[in-house]
Formats: sequence, structure tokens, C-alpha cells
Amino acid sequence: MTHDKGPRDDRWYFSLMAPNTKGDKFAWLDPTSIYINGKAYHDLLDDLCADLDTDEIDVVAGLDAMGFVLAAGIAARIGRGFLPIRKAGKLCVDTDSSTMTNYSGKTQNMEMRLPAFAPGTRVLLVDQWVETGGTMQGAVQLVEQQKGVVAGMVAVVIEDNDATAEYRRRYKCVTAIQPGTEWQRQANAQYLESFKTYKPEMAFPV
Ligand SMILES: O=P(O)(O)OC[C@H]1O[C@H](OP(=O)(O)OP(=O)(O)O)[C@H](O)[C@@H]1O
Ligand SMILES: Nc1ncnc2[nH]cnc12
Repeated sequence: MTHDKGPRDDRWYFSLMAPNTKGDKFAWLDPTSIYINGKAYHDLLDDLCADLDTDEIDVVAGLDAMGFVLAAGIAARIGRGFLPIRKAGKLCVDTDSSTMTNYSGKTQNMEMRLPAFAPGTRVLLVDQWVETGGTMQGAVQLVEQQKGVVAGMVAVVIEDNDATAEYRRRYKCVTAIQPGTEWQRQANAQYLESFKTYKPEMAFPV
């Protein structure tokens, strides 16, 4: 996809991501502070869309819950529909389900409406963050159960580990934090230098 904003290598909005203040039972950081600020949220969406090959995507699937925020934004920008992949027990129609274990060690079921698309449909999987890759695995399974094709994966970051290395080998992965960068190194270490100067006010809408 083309874009008209010139080089997009500063990714200034990463420093708006908030550190965990609640302890081990929660994710180590909160990217949702980016979404509060219009310029940050739209620059993030622009950066993600700039690296997508839209001709290869039939529908954009968002993973419950925060994946919806990015997936719907991307779907609107690239002119595709939005398919929710939900945590179990929410959809009031027939569903397929899969089981996954995420970064918290919790095992959960995920559901997708049945049927959601015709065989061969190319589905872009979008989540907010990929840590262990467990949640993405549940989504891949749901798409493949209905004979869809995973058209790629999108997230703010995909942390580096064996499972995510396999995703990078198999699928086109588009992330705002780019592999091999200092930001990626800090994300893998689950501590950002920007936490030292982070203030919630930095993300306030202006
Ligand atoms: O790669 P994994 O280890 O599976 O972790 C990634 C998942 O964890 C987070 O969601 P979470 O379920 O915490 O919350 P949400 O409902 O707020 O999206 C994140 O948005 C991914 O969906
Ligand atoms: N939102 C998030 N932030 C950081 N690590 C995560 N792991 C899973 N979700 C995460």
C-alpha cells in the first residue's frame, strides 16, 4: 500500500506506551495510551497500513478485545470488512472454537462465527500485541478450520521467541516495532527506556 507521509522511521508514538503499575497478573505494558491521542493513533495505523499488500487481503480479522481497535482502523483504511474473533461465550450465532494459552498462563477458548467466509478467503489477523504467540495460534486455527488462508499478521509488536519466529517464516508479519531495532530489543526484554520519562499527560488528546 502506498502512503504519502514520506519516511516513517521515527515511530515517535512508542514513547506514549504506558508501563504496568499493577503487577504480574497484568501485561507488562499498555499500548492503549497510543489510541487516546489522535495523531499517535493515526500515525500508528498509517505505519501498519503502509507495509500491507492490500491486494492479498479479503477481510481483516480482529482479536478480542484490543485487537479490534487496530483491525477496525485498518479495515476502514484499506476498504475491507472486519471479522471479530471473540473470546468464548460472546457470539449468539453458531461458532467454531479453538483453545489457546496466552502470556498469563491462562487457557481460554476463542470463537468465530460459523460460517464466516468461503473456503480460500484470505484473512489478515490483527492483534494489539503478540507476546508468546498463543493467542495468534488460536486465531490461525479458527481461520484454517473454515478453510481460510492466513494472509498475514499485524500487531504493534511481535516479541521474539520460537513460536513467533515460526510465524515470521510462514506469514507476512507487519509490526510497528520493527524486527532488529532497538525498540524490538527493549520489547523482548519487556522494559522500555521510555518508561523513565513516561507521563500519562503525554497521550492526552489536544
Ligand atoms: O501472545 P500472547 O501471549 O497470547 O498474548 C497476546 C494477547 O494478550 C493480549 O490480550 P489480553 O487477552 O491480555 O487482553 P485484551 O482482551 O485486553 O485484548 C494481547 O492483546 C493479545 O491478544
Ligand atoms: N498488551 C500487552 N502488552 C505487553 N505485553 C503483552 N502481552 C500480551 N499482551 C500484552
